[in-house]
Amino acid sequence: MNITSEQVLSALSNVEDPDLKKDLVSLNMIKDLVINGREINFTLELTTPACPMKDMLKNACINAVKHFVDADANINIQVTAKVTQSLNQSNLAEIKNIILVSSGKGGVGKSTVAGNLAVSLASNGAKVGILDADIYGPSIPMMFDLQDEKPGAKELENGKVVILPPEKYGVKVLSLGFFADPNQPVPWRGPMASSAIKQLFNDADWGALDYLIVDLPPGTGDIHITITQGYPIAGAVIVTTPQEIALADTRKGLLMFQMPGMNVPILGVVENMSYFTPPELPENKYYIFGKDGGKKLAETFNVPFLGEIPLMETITEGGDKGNPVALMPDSIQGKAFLDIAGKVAQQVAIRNAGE
Ligand SMILES: Nc1ncnc2c1ncn2[C@@H]1O[C@H](COP(=O)(O)OP(=O)(O)OP(=O)(O)O)[C@@H](O)[C@H]1O
Repeated sequence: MNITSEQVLSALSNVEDPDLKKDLVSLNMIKDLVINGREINFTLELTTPACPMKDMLKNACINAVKHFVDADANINIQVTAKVTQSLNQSNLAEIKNIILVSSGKGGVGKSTVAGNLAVSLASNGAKVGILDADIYGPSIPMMFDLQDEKPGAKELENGKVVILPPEKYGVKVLSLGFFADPNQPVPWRGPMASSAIKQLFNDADWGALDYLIVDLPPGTGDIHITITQGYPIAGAVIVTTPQEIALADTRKGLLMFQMPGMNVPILGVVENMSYFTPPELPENKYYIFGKDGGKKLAETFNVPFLGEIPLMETITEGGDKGNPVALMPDSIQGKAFLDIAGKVAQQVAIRNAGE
């Protein structure tokens, strides 16, 4: 008996995406179904290339077809992704999702998380940009080994001149740091900083991006207002360290995003420097700053906890030398960032499906 498309699709309609709470057929994730005798080929189109459930969903499809259609079928599934889009406005129509990385306090590792998040998403195949909006200490150029970079510009056919973001590790990078002398402090006044940031958003040739990661300055200030009120934000990732003093400021940051005028969805909390782990004894974890502070905070605010990042010398070195640890996916530290990137992409997809 010939296997039909209807049979295969009916079998696959038993597989549910646990995040989106609908079956893969209704979600239109099954594409290009071709059947040759007992060979079944199709594409599974996910909502993000960083989907942490990629393998689980692929296996569930195979099991469903074998169970409901033919136990001996030869099933080939190609997994691709089409990143879904949060609400958008026309001048940034090519940017699907703007993700803010924020912290209540300085020095907790916000830029480290932003940079590694960008690299992790890009290494999964997503189109990614990073905009360093930290007026107090733009550290993204150093993290990407682009300190000496001076972005070029080009004139479009309509006469508009656009900034060309340099690309490194698959990520398009722009920073206020590119436009200031690194040896001179820049006393940005509120309006000046806001207009500089708007230029980096509006007058840059970002091209088509799945995710634009924005590294915000610490705290709550003008830049936060400029960005959250001027652009459609998919959500914010909140970075904290486990100490009570950092958590107290993180609470304020969270509350700011939840204020009615802002109303930025919280994608979740990342706890950085959660524990010290010596590279030679990676199974030993020393919770020197206290344990589970970030997790408890996420519970209190009823937002996702996205994961812990250990305190490791290699992370400091990676930042200083322009070699983000996310480039080493098999290391403990690289894996920590890749897992978090998967969870962030997952939260964005869930929110986009709910809009
Ligand atoms: N998990 C970690 N392990 C070791 N070092 C880390 C870790 N996270 C961050 N660092 C280091 O701590 C320093 C501060 O990190 P980072 O610049 O990311 O913080 P920040 O919150 O963005 O700071 P700022 O408020 O100045 O923008 C950097 O030298 C960075 O390499």
